[in-house]
Amino acid sequence: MTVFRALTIAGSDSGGGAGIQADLKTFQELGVFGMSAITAVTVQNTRGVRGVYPMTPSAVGEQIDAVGEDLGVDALKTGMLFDAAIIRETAERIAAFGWSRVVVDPVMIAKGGAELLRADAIEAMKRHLLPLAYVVTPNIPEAEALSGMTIASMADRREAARRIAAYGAKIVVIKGGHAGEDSEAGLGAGGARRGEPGERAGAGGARREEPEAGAGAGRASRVVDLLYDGRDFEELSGPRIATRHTHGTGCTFSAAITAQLALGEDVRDAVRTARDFIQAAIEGAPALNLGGGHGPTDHWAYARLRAGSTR
Ligand SMILES: Nc1ncnc2c1ncn2[C@@H]1O[C@H](COP(=O)(O)OP(=O)(O)O)[C@@H](O)[C@H]1O
Ligand SMILES: Cc1ncc(COP(=O)(O)O)c(N)n1
Repeated sequence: MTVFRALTIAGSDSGGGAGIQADLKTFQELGVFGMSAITAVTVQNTRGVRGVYPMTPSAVGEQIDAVGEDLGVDALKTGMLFDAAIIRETAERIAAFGWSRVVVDPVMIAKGGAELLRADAIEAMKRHLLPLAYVVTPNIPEAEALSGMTIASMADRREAARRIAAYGAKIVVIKGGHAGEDSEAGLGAGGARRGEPGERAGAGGARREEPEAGAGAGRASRVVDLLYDGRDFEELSGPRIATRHTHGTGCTFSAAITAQLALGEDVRDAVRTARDFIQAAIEGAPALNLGGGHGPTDHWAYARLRAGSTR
């Protein structure tokens, strides 16, 4: 039996919806053996982050070594790295092991506003980590920070993707969860649209936003992730789910890409599968309804959908 192995280098979320916990759940659901190097312990629930206890850089490096020297790594992702020293340590290890299926989720600010990456560490991320990234998956605020520009349209997003690719990341995916309905004016202007698994995933009964009336109709109801491979752009979209339960969506999405890369899937297919996975997980989130704040997504939903079962 061949077992494919994925490593996450990220922070712990005691609430279980984001960070290491979301990553390991996603790896497990996609049939990959999950391993972790913890960069920080956060005291966190659906209401927010109450505390951050970073590990020392060498403790992070030693965890990576322990896994790499013994179990082996088919693909890895990074999440919350907290500071420049942890970024440098992580980048050194990735380079030393020669790992190439590397997904960088440049986690910066939690949805509740807590700082998960020190502002002065962004330069280190650009300099040390992005050159090692096969895939980098910023949300719009993270893409703005990495590219040094404001993103108000899909044309801006394409320019930001070009700038981020210039740091050495091979595939840039700028996620659209944060895209304002009035911004992103050029949305839909470029790239092919792909399959819409969310339509199939709709059985879970999550309410979707109604499209705005008029010329913008349809835009407000969709979420679009933009993929750039250094040459071409591709838009991957699905129905935008109207729910506040989106805690850990970025972690889950990048973990799903990592799992698929560990399984040997082509990178574009890996990103498409990850969109299917996160779409199902968000559609299932309202029914989970955990906690009093921004609840976690449903990591079981994708497998349930594939098995053809409702809850
Ligand atoms: N309301 C939503 N409905 C459907 N998909 C969403 C929604 N919000 C986010 N997503 C998807 O979840 C993933 C994470 O997106 P985003 O929220 O932008 O990142 P982050 O969690 O890092 O802030 C992307 O694939 C995005 O398309
Ligand atoms: C430990 C940890 N890592 C990452 C996130 C970001 O979560 P999201 O995916 O919702 O942006 C988080 N809230 N906590």
